[in-house]
Amino acid sequence: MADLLTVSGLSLKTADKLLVEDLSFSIGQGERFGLIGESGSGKSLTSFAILGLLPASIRPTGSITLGGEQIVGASERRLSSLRGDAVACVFQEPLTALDPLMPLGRQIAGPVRRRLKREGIDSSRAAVKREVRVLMEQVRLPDPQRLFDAYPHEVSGGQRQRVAIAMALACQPRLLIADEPTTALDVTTQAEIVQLINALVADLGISLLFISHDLAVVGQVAERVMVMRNGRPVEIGTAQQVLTKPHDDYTRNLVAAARRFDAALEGGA
Ligand SMILES: Nc1ncnc2c1ncn2[C@@H]1O[C@H](COP(=O)(O)OP(=O)(O)OP(=O)(O)O)[C@@H](O)[C@H]1O
Repeated sequence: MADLLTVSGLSLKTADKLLVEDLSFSIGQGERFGLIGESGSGKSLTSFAILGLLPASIRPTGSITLGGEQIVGASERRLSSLRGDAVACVFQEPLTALDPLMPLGRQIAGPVRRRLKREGIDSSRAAVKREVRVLMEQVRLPDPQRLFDAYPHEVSGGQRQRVAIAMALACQPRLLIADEPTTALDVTTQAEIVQLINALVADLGISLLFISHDLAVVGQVAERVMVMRNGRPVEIGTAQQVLTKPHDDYTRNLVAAARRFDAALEGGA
């Protein structure tokens, strides 16, 4: 499997603090990769670095290549273009990605129109609307006719996340980054969104970087995983190996805590 993303010796620093240290991993074409770690371990900063969206106060060193193109040190113009066609992101809280005052269909239409224009394809209103309807069906939004004109507050949290996924897919990215995409959702909706992301990534043949503190969720999605702690890599391997036979003490503790949590839930049910 050829690598789409290669992160090599990545460190992220502020003027006085090392936040992420010497991170290396790669994601193959069509591969689903999981980044696991407790709150504050550096998962989101790593995804911001890949998206070229780090705050100015944080300086990256090392290398991140996406489809062979270097991201560390790239111009804002180039980064913005990569975000338009190579990589897209879905975040924990879909409301942050959505404009509360704009109907959902028009929000998905924005990135669709940009892609059609970029590719020199018919970007008339009718063509854009057709593509939006296809995306709404792809992310299995019910009743697309009604939802096209609905505002974010008029639909459920799961439906909002489906809209955010549709917007991310609208630019036909080669890499989808999903940063805690299910954390704000109830358990049933979580399972539906995980299933949807798995199906879309497989159908479209794109690569996935799935970020979560929830081992059970990562286990349902990722083929390979990396565990982070305090900004450093702890363990990397197949999901099966890391989540069932971890080598590192820290991962072992994480897995044991997740099992105790599951057992407590089952006992309390
Ligand atoms: N703009 C910033 N300036 C300085 N430090 C920051 C900044 N953003 C994040 N940090 C610090 O960097 C570390 C890693 O943060 P990050 O958000 O990547 O963690 P995370 O693993 O994604 O956690 P969570 O799951 O809670 O989002 C934390 O200690 C955080 O306080």
